[in-house]
Amino acid sequence: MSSPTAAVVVLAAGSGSRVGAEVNKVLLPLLGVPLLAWSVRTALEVADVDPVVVVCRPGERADVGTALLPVIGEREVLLVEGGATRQASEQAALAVLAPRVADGSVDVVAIHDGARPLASAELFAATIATARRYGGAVPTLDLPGLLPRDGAAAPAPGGPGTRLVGVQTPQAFRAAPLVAAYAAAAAAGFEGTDTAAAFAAFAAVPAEHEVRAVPAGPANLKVTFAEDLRVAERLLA
Ligand SMILES: Nc1ccn([C@@H]2O[C@H](COP(=O)(O)OP(=O)(O)OP(=O)(O)O)[C@@H](O)[C@H]2O)c(=O)n1
Ligand SMILES: C[C@](O)(CO)[C@H](O)COP(=O)(O)O
Repeated sequence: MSSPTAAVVVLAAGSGSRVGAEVNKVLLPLLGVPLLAWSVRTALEVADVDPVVVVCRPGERADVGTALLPVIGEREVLLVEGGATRQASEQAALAVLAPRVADGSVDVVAIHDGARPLASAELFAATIATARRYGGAVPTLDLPGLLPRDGAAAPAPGGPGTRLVGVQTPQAFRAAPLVAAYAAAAAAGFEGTDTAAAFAAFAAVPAEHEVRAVPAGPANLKVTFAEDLRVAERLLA
């Protein structure tokens, strides 16, 4: 039997409302290439990634398929319809991957925001390798300075000197415990902020899976507001 591969899930079934465009932000052009296509193309460059699962809104299947045409090559890219929440969209992708996880052909799953076009191939590879070795991997970015909550005078909990990090994607985990954790999370009606939150809350034997931070940079931004599109274009240029 050939070595197991890593599956990458790229989430694109959100609405992108904060960007304020007429269409889902993942379909907007970045230097002439649809935003979503940048990270799908990068994931397809990573050595043992197969397949890539792109999660789209039910009404956008055709548009997403068209957006991805220029980057699709020999490796398998599956289109899956997502749900009303990020958690539900992740669940839909994991349900499609479950048979390959059960038969051992996929051993790691990395879940990425399609709204992060600048994630590098090195970051995908590092999170996948870390998950395979330790159990899980989350890209983090050091946030220097004091970060008071909106409108508050006092600094963040922990006070001066506390090391705060921002959490990014791709977040990668061993596939079997991830699939099991998401089934348990769905049964409990859990809605998490990110994959690591669901894994931490629902992994059957958390002590067997160490989730490690992988240092990442500010370039791996998430396009959330309209200004982020211009920043991403400057970085890509
Ligand atoms: N039901 C959902 C919600 C979000 N996402 C994806 O999760 C990522 C992060 O979501 P975010 O950008 O925070 O949410 P959006 O719904 O896309 O944007 P907004 O909150 O501004 O409406 C995005 O790539 C988005 O497409 C998804 O696949 N399914
Ligand atoms: C997982 C995540 O990328 C963490 O940064 C998440 O999608 C963040 O979304 P937010 O709700 O816009 O903070």
